[in-house]
Amino acid sequence: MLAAVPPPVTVRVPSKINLHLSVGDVRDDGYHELTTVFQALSLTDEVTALAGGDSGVEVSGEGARSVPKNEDNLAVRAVRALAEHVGRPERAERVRLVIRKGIPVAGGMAGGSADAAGALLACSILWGLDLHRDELAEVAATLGSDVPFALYGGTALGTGRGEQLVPVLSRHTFHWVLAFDQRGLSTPKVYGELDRLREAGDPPRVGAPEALLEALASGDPHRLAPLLGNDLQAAAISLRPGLRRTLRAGVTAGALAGVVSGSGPTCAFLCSDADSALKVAAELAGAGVCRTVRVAHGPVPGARVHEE
Ligand SMILES: C[C@@](CO)(OP(=O)(O)O)[C@H](O)COP(=O)(O)OP(=O)(O)OC[C@H]1O[C@@H](n2ccc(N)nc2=O)[C@H](O)[C@@H]1O
Ligand SMILES: Nc1ncnc2c1ncn2[C@@H]1O[C@H](COP(=O)(O)OP(=O)(O)O)[C@@H](O)[C@H]1O
Repeated sequence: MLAAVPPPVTVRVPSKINLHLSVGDVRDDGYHELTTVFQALSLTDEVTALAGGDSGVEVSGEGARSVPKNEDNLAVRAVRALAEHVGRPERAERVRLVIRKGIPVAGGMAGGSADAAGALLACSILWGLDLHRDELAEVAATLGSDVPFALYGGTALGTGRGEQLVPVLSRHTFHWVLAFDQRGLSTPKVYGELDRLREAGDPPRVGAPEALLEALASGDPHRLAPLLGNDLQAAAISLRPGLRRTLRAGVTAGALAGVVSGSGPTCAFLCSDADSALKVAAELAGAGVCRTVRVAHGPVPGARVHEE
């Protein structure tokens, strides 16, 4: 008798922004030591895992054309890594992934990492593995520094290369406007540019995150706004000088503050409330400084099953 094919599993996964990103020294393995505060946002991707047919990946939505459709796709690598982790590598050959992207590609919002986290959770359910999230996070960390956070979501302090996470108390919901740029930026290039800037001079550093953590606990966006900071921002601006104008335009439009998200080029603007975010988004969209504008809120949970 043939085994029944399990029904497809769809997982929704959040994007992230870095409210605080302090970049330390380069380690022996080539990664930089980080202290970062991640927040998961309501801008999401969806990953569906289907069994019983041909393997492969289909991608639609935001930036789909520049997402690899082969083994370079981080979600495809995640399927293989999980199959190997449970000692059943052949299982990866019978999974098809369908990815619907809302997160900009190479935008500093960890879209590829989100898809990898989504594929891990979806396959864990599809294969009836019932793995604890912490075990999935171990596999996630082998795929990329930002993948574990996409599994947990919320607000978290990340150390090491960003994969060691501790949840952070964040009261209330914060409202954000996101400005997508015309093209993405390569994460290794942005870290490389920061190394170059630091060799040539002494770009400002954001320091320790304690005050920001207190502001998050207070839930007051006015307290949080002046504390947003990102050591990679100078490097992203050096590679993409137009971001300076985008950051100014968001504040002129009424945002409390703006910051480049991670390695950029997406800029995240903190607003005082949901109405203000809509107004800022409308004005920013008309300012001609970016490709697309979105509103989002956070924190939201990490990867979770999406029932149709
Ligand atoms: C900058 C951040 C901030 O959250 O995210 P993005 O803005 O790209 O989404 C992360 O550090 C990116 O994490 P992720 O995109 O998972 O990076 P990985 O695949 O692990 O590494 C890609 C490359 O980035 C550089 N890298 C990454 C993390 C780190 N702590 N130090 C590094 O130097 C290395 O050159 C590495 O080869
Ligand atoms: N599922 C995926 N979605 C998006 N990009 C992916 C994916 N898999 C691999 N990539 C590659 O990863 C690179 C970084 O993409 P992404 O994770 O969206 O950005 P960032 O690292 O800036 O947050 C892309 O340029 C793309 O080539």
